[in-house]
Amino acid sequence: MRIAVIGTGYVGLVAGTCFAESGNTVTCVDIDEDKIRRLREGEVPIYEPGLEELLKRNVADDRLHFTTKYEDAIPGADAVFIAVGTPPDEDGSADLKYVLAAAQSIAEHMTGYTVIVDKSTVPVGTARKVKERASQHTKLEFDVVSNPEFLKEGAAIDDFLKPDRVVIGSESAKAAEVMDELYAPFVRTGNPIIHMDIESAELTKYAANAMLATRISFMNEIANICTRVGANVDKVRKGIGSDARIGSRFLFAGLGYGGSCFPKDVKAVVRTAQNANYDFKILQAVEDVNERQKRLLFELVEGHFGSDLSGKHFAIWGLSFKPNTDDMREAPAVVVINALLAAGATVRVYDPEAMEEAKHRHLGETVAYATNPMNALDGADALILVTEWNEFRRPDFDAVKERLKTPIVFDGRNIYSRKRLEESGYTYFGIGT
Ligand SMILES: NC(=O)c1ccc[n+]([C@@H]2O[C@H](COP(=O)([O-])OP(=O)(O)OC[C@H]3O[C@@H](n4cnc5c(N)ncnc54)[C@H](O)[C@@H]3O)[C@@H](O)[C@H]2O)c1
Ligand SMILES: O=c1ccn([C@@H]2O[C@H](COP(=O)(O)OP(=O)(O)O[C@H]3O[C@H](CO)[C@@H](O)[C@H](O)[C@H]3O)[C@@H](O)[C@H]2O)c(=O)[nH]1
Repeated sequence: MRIAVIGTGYVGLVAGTCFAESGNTVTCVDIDEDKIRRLREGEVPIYEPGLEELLKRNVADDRLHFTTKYEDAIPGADAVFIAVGTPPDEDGSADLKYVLAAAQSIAEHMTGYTVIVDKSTVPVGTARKVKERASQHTKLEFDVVSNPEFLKEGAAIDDFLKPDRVVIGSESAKAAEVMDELYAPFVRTGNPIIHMDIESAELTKYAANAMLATRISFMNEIANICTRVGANVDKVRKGIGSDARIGSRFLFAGLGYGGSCFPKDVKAVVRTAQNANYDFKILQAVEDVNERQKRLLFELVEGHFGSDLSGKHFAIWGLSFKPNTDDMREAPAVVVINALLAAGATVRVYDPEAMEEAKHRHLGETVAYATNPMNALDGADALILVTEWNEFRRPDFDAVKERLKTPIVFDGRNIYSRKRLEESGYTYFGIGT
C-alpha cells in the first residue's frame, strides 16, 4: 500500500519506518525543514534503540521517503496517518491545532478515496472535527479512523512491530479493511486487532495512560507510607505484583512519572471530565501526587544538608525522563536540578543520550556537563541517581567513594541496595526502601 505519515516525531517516525519495513511505500511529511533535511541526509533526529538501522534499510530499499511538501506524499496514498503533537493548552485540554491543520492539508492534496487515520492522542470527538475540517477542503470520498498508538519510548520499535493489541475505531467497513490489511503483519503472533466505535477508541488511549499513571502514583504513595512505618516498598511491590490480578509491571516507585504522555494525558482526561460536568477525583489526585513526588528527592537532600545549599555540589546521574531515550519532556531531573540550583547548590550532570537535549532545550549553561559517569562525581557532596540507565546500575562503589567528597547516595529509582551501600560506609536514601 501507499502510506503517508504526517509528523516525524517519536510516533510518526517509528510508525512510518515500521510500515515501510512491512513492505509498504511510505512518505513522511513534517513542517520542520531542519528535521526533514537531517532525515534526508540519513541522520535520525531522535535516539530510539533500533530505529536508525531499520530506517536506513528502508530508505536504501526506496520504501521510505521524507518531505516537507504534502503534494509529494498525499496524492495516491491509501491511508494517511496524522501523528503530530497534541500538547496541552493553558487549561490542560489537548491543543488540536496541529491535528486540524494536518487534516486540512491532507484534504487539499487528496486525489481519491483516502483513509485519514488519527494516530495522535486526541480527546473524544476529534475524529468528528477532523472529518468536518477535511470536508471543508475536498469533495472526494474519505473516512476518518481512530488508531491510537501505545508504543513506549525506548522500546518503540518492538512495541510497534509486536503490539499487545491494535485498537481501531471506525464507522466504515471499507476503512476497517484497509487498516486490517496494514496491521496484519504485526499481529501474526495472535495479538488482537480490536475494532470498536470511534469514541471508544479515542477514550481507550487516555484510559490506558490514566490507568498506568494511577498505578505509579499509587505505588509512590505506598512508598511514602513505607518510609513512615518502616516497611520496604520493593518488598511490598513483589508481594502484590505476584497476584495475577495486579501483575508485576509498572509498579516501581520513584521520582514520579514524566515524559510527553502521562503528564499531559492525565491533565487532558481531567479536563475532558470537567467539560462533561464530571469531577474525576482519582485522576486529579494522581496528578497531585506526581507533582509532590517529583520534589521528593530534593526534599531528602534538604532534609540532610539543610535548606541553604550554597557551597554544596551534587553529581546527577540521568537526565532523560526514563532510560533508553534522549527525551527530556517533563523529566523529573529538571525539577530536581532546578530546586538544587535555587537553593544555591552547583550541579554536574551525566546522561548517556540526553546531554545535547539538556544543553539546548532544558538546562543550558546552568549546570556543568561531565564526559562520563565517574567524572560527574569529582568533589560532589553526594550522588543523586535520577534515571535508571543500565550503565548506572552496577558502578564500582569503591571508586565512586574515592571521587565523592562525602559518601552519600540519593537513589531516586531504588536501584541500589541500602544494605550493601551502608556496609561500604555510605549514607543511603531511597524512595520508600
Ligand atoms: N512519544 C510517545 O511515546 C507517544 C506514544 C503514543 C502516542 N503519542 C502521541 O502521538 C502524538 C505525537 O507524539 P510525538 O511524541 O511523536 O510528537 P513530537 O513532538 O515528537 O513530533 C510531532 C511532529 O509533528 C510535526 N508537525 C506539527 N504540525 C505539523 C503539520 N501540520 N504537518 C506536518 N508535521 C507537523 C512537528 O514538527 C513534529 O516533528 C501526540 O499526540 C502524542 O501524545 C506519543
Ligand atoms: O513502574 C513504573 C513505570 C514507569 N514509571 C515512569 O513513568 C513514566 C512513563 O514511562 P513509560 O510509560 O515507560 O514511557 P512512555 O514512553 O511515556 O510511554 C507511555 O506513554 C505513551 C504515550 O502515550 C504510551 O503510548 C505508552 O503506552 C505509555 O507507557 C517514566 O517517567 C517512568 O520513569 C515509573 O515511575 N514507574
